[in-house]
Amino acid sequence: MPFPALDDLLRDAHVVSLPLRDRFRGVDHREALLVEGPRGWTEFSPFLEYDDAEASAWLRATIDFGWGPEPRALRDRVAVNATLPAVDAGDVPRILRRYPGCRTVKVKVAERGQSLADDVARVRAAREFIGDEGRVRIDANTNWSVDETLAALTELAPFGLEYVEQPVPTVAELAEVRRRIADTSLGVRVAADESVRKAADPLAVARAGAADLLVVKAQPLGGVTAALGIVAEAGLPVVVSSAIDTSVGLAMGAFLAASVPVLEHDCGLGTAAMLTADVAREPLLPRDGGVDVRRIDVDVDLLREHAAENARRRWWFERVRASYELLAAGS
Ligand SMILES: O=C(O)CCC(=O)C1=CC=C[C@@H](O)[C@@H]1C(=O)O
Ligand SMILES: [Mg+2]
Repeated sequence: MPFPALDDLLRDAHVVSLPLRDRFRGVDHREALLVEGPRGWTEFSPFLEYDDAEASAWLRATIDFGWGPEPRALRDRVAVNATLPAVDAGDVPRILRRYPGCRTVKVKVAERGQSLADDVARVRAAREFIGDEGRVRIDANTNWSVDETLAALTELAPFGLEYVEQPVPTVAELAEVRRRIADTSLGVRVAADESVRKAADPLAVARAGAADLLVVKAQPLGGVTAALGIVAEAGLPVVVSSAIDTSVGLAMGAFLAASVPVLEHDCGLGTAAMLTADVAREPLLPRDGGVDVRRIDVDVDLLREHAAENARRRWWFERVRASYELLAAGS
């Protein structure tokens, strides 16, 4: 992959701060650095709390999408799921109406400070909205123990779950959850997310037989090319998702979804609907249940309108330098 000079990355880079419509994963706005490479606009937006080593994988993705080879797309449109934050059940229809035509809903559960009753009410409201033919998946973001997972699934499985995403923190606990589910009639599959994207070895969870599916995300896994390598080696069904990116990062995810040989699960690429603003006059919003596979025509006026404060711009530039040095050192 061509490796641009650091100056090429930073010379015309923009940093934006985009408010979210509803608080999600503990944040109410999303910062991202955007830069135009020879292949088009690309994004660098590791979550703020990630260290430089983790962020360097995201920078590899940034460079791959802006400077690297165009992956061979097998499809020009991909189906996406609706993404439901940990909101009150009464708010569910308002939020799901932002995802016209989507037949799958991913429901955030196990939010700190909430109860299983809150999750049951939210999943019930999602199922009522999406209908019996729809698919409902839940994501606990590692917040349950093995016992809490089995207790929660006992209450939630009757609504019909496509899978439970990362209920517990470790690979060993995921394997134990799968074993315990197999001893019951719950019939819920287990998807690994954090055990893939935050692991030193993204394939360890697959090798351990600790998941039925893998969630793969372009930026955290080092880009489309690297993620396709993980998909090829995993030997498991995959779900392509994202990281609350701007439309540019979502487009990176759409190119990944377009290149995955077998795509049987709707993609977590509809989250432009969670943003109150974006960086393109034609953002990658979900329409008719999906998004197009296309490069994003970034509008420089929008970049200026939503520019982050100078102190934040400096913080992101420093983060790029630190991540770049780790990549250049071959780490
Ligand atoms: O998969 C989706 O529906 C959208 C992306 C999404 O849910 C997430 C993005 C980034 C971090 C988390 O908050 C969450 C996830 O864990 O999958
Ligand atoms: Mg997840």
